[in-house]
Amino acid sequence: MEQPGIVVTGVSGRMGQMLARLVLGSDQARLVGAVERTGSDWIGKDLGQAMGGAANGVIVTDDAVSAIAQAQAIIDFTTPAATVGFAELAAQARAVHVIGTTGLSEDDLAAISRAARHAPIVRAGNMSLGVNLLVGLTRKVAATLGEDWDIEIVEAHHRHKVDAPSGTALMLGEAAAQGRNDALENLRTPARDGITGPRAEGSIGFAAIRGGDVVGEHDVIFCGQGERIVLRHLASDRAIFARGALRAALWGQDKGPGEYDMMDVLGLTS
Ligand SMILES: NC(=O)C1=CN([C@@H]2O[C@H](COP(=O)(O)OP(=O)(O)OC[C@H]3O[C@@H](n4cnc5c(N)ncnc54)[C@H](O)[C@@H]3O)[C@@H](O)[C@H]2O)C=CC1
Ligand SMILES: O=C(O)C1=N[C@H](C(=O)O)C[C@H](O)C1
Repeated sequence: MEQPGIVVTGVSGRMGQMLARLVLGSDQARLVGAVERTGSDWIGKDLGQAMGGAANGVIVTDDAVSAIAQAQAIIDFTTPAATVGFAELAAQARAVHVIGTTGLSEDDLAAISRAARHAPIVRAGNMSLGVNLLVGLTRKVAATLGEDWDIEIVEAHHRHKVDAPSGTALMLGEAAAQGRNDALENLRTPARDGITGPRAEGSIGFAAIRGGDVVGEHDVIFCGQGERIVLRHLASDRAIFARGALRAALWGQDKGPGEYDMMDVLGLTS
């Protein structure tokens, strides 16, 4: 079978460049398109040269319709507005849409669900193996410990990150809430500031740190009386996310329309 053709969107971004390099070096997929936003100074340039290397013949474009029309999968780590548009294009092309973008609103998620009626969409706030294992552990520990154990989620990211809590922190919060047989929206306490009053029993608290070049760090803290359990994931290389995303694009090739996540891809669904 011919290797699936992949389009990377947001190709000049931190994740976009990581993904482009990974797909170009893969013997399981071909890079057939590199998409950037209109106005980017990468448009019209050879991708290899734009990334500081030798020319590779892939020309960066803002014509996402034409790029996606010839692809079997699109790997998309961009912005919420861009991702909603790409979901419609991927649905029209019946291409697998791998979404790493975080900070999606309820309306964005509804639009993505509509697109998934026509093609497979794999979406996860974190595509790494380690975090997806941590999600399962978090659910299990939350289910094992009583509500007298307070749950706090603390995350740290680089200074350029625009959304908080991170997509990963929300995944971990949802897992903790599931462990307590409740929905995160009922338990979520956002970052504290000012006279907050005492902690609400059974709530799940979130805190975010932003600075420097931190790739991504997440702690799920279970605070008991006289003891504390900390489940921690430290990312030191964005390649972990890119590898997960390419794996998802390949996995999705024989899947029908619908919404999937990395637990499905990794076979970790409980
Ligand atoms: N799910 C996961 O495992 C991970 C998710 N992310 C998420 O991926 C997203 C991107 O992160 P970074 O690469 O660090 O950001 P970045 O800002 O470096 O890259 C985003 C790129 O998207 C481009 N873009 C924006 N609008 C576009 C459009 N309409 N068409 C084409 N390209 C467009 C930008 O020009 C930029 O190059 C964020 O939401 C981040 O939270 C990041 C790492 C891992
Ligand atoms: O913006 C990032 O960089 C990251 N975003 C994802 C998130 O919001 O959790 C995943 C990873 O932590 C890096």
